Amino acid sequence: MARRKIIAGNWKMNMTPSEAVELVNTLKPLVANENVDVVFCVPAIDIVPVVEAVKGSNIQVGAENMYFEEKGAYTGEISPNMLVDAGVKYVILGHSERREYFGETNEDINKKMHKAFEHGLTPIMCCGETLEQREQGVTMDFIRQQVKVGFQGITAEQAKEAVIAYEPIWAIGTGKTATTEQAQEVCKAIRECIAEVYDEATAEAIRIQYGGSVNAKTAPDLFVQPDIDGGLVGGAALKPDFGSIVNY
Ligand SMILES: O=C(CO)COP(=O)(O)O
Repeated sequence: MARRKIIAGNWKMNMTPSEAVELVNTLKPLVANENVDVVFCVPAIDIVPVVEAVKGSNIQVGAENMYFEEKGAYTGEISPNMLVDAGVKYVILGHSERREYFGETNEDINKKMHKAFEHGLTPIMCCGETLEQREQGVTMDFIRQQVKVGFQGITAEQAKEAVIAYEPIWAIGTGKTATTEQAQEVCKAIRECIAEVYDEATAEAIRIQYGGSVNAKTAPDLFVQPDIDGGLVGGAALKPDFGSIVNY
């Protein structure tokens, strides 16, 4: 069975609550494509108004992060249960910016993966190499480690529902999209890694996105690659361009 494409925006630390509602209202008619899953991953403070603003549309709401504890003395953190109660369906885990600026490790991300599934949230787990790693030829070693540790203890049934976003760090926010060949090559290798860890059926089911300077021009070629099941879009998700990307 063909995998359904999933095209998600990662708003990062952009949009105040009122700006967020305005943006949703602008994008809503532009992203009305029933043939793909459309997800807006928004800052925590925007979740409640965005869930309200997308009502009646095809847009689903995601968070950009969450903590792996249920509740308690973790000042500033957001629990899985809070996200679910607010109407969130997806959660980005282990974005390279969280790894780099907030010290998130593969082990932290694995704990979050377990919590996401426990609460019925679909994780979008990010992985990807630095330019230095690519030049040293260790891209796949690094990504395999991120995927293997990230999925430790996750069942095949759960993994089938997961989303992996391949985001080469050198392509994020740089305007330098990976070539379709580069993106396809790594997404294929990630699928092979899932087949090794689980089985062919799980590898066939799991959805793998590409992220890193996706725009209306680069999206069509990327999204038709056999192992690329959509995109995780940063900057272009904040503009009407996102409509063209969703309707690639
Ligand atoms: O990090 C990204 C999405 O998570 C990609 O960001 P850009 O699309 O702005 O490069």
